[in-house]
Amino acid sequence: MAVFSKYIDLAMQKYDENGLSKTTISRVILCAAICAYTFKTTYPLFGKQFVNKNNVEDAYKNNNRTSYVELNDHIVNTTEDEDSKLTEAEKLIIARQLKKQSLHLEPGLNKEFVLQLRKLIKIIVPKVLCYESSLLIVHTLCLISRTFLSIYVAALEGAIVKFIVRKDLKRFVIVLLKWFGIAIPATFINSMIRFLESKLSLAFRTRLVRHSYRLYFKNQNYYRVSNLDGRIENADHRLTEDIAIFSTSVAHLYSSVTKPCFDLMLIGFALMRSTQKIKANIVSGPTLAIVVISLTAHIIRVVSPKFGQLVAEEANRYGYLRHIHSRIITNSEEIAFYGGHKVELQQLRQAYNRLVIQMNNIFIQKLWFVMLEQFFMKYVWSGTGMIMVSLPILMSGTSLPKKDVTDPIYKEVLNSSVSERTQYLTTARNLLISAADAIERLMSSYKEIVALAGYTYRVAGMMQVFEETAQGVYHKNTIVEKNEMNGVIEFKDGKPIAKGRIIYTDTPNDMTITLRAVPVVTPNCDIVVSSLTLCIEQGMHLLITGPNGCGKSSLFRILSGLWPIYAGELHIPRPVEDKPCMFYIPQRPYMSTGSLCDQIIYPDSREDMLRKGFTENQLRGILKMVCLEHIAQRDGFNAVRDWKDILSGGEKQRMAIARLFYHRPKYALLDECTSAVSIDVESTIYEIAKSMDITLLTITHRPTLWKFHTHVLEFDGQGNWSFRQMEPNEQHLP
Ligand SMILES: Nc1ncnc2c1ncn2[C@@H]1O[C@H](COP(=O)(O)OP(=O)(O)OP(=O)(O)O)[C@@H](O)[C@H]1O
Repeated sequence: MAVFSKYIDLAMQKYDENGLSKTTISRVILCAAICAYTFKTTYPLFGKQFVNKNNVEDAYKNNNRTSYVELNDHIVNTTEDEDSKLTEAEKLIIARQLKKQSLHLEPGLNKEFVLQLRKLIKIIVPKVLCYESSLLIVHTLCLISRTFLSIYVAALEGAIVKFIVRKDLKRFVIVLLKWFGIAIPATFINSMIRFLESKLSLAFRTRLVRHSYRLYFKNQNYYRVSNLDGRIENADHRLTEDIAIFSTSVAHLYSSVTKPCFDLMLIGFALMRSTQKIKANIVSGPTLAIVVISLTAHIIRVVSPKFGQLVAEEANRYGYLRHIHSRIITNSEEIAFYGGHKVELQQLRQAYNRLVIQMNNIFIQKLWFVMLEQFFMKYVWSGTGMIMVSLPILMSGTSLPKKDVTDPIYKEVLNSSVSERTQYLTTARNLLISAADAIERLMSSYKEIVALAGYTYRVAGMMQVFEETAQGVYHKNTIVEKNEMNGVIEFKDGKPIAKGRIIYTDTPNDMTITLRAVPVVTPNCDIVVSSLTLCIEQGMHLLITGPNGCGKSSLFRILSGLWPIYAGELHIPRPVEDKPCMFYIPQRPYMSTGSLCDQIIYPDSREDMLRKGFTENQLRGILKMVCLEHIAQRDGFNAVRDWKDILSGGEKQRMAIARLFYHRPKYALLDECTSAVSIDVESTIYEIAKSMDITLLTITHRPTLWKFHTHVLEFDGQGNWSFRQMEPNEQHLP
């Protein structure tokens, strides 16, 4: 270390001899370090933007998947860090985003934003006279009062200075007391403004949440949005975070736009009055202010980054990160068994890194923007303010003729004139500070409006998707019009049209289910079976078999109305409240939150159960049928447990069968729902179900179940099928 400092001293001496001082060298080093750091922080952004922009444009031009994949490969190659390499899933998301961008669906301050915001405002303030509008009125009154108070306080401060200059103690004390007195209502109004803003935000949020929950649960939308439509990645994030941020942002914007407007209006009048008082020109100051402010505002608007798009993308990435977290929580056991923590950790890291990249991007864009903004607001405007305040004094016509300063009358007039000018200067300065603050808030509101455009796009977009999916209108990017459709599906504007019809039969005695030339088509428009025709009557126990992926479960999805029907007709009995016609039981049964009783009666509520006249004893009888009475003895009917984890796989399946016995539908759609149940219990269950007059539609690979059925529907996995009555020897297979 000592050797090193010796070398430095020697070098310094040499430089000193050449006329370069230590201070100059330190300055040069410091400047170089700052430049290097700035370059390091900003270069990757510009470099990346340049690469992305060029490649994205190419990808748009070619408009094919390979170019998107190549683009993503390029991004992967340019990123050195192992963690920030994009996974296949993320590539798919980027490709979708690119496609969305090419459809001009970017958020921004445009007509689309105004229309979307108008639609959302109609939801959050539904009537002229409602809770939200009354909150708005009180809030507005508070904002106006706050402005009057600010002007009054500015005037008082002017008067205080005036009496100090005049050395008038008595008046000074009176005005000071007034000043303290006004502090109480002023602070209360300030606190009230914040309180009302929070109340408004919560009220808006509640309206939006209620509206979107209603839509989300309309016509099985919660299923359709994630399975049949590809526009919303994480509906949960939009329903929670985005709605909350949107509501807060709207409520905050209301006060941050209206208050500065009132401030500017009233402060303008007050300034004019005080300028008039000293008989100065009232036009020059405001004209100068208007010119400077309009010019700077225009520059700020032109150079402002697209914060709307940036925050929308940030919310997207945040949503994806949360989605991965919730997936890990849901499948923790499976991941732990597989030892899949490495893969999951990597995916989490990648999702987080993408979020960090986006946030850094926003920070860097803000760095330059805030710098420019501060320069205009703190320096350009302050300078203009100084000129504005001094102009009336410098150019006023009240200057006194030069006389003998020992003349007492002249001295008094001179003193009074100086104190008046000081009062004007203090009041005007305070008012100008308030006005500058108001304009600064108005300018920052612009940023907030642009960010609001991003959230409006996400919330309004979500509502639109919910409305469309409820009506059966889906958009999935992976769907392409294929030649091999053979006229099974008709396309319009690149989207498949669900031309099939569901006809509900109202005749009480006719419980037949009929499919006439109905194709089985996946949400990706892959045709699994081109045309299916069959008629299922009550008492006709149907066994459905075939290889994996041949369309067995898809048939149930069509019968339950989850998948659209692209052609043909489906006749089913109209569902009646309290008496379901069809009841579906999947292989992995769903356990709801609640007590044991809630599990058995799901999806009924306790009230429904009581209305139907069910007692705990009857529920115990049902549990006995499925050999689960020990659960009732162990936990009772009312203890709330995490049933998903407490029950074993076979117990969960038996619990699902208990639901079937509770609801006693006409038809049971059993999708390998007893695969984990022992064969003897399974046989008992099937016998009980038949004795309850429930018609069974069973998907199974177990030969032991054949004997409980009368008909068989067999798929061959190539799109062909056969429907026939079972031979007696088939029914008696071991
Ligand atoms: N949500 C979906 N989106 C796109 N394709 C799907 C979807 N669900 C199923 N498919 C596809 O539809 C085809 C039929 O699936 P289905 O679930 O009906 O098979 P399955 O006959 O019940 O098979 P398994 O015996 O394995 O349960 C499969 O090729 C599957 O990949």
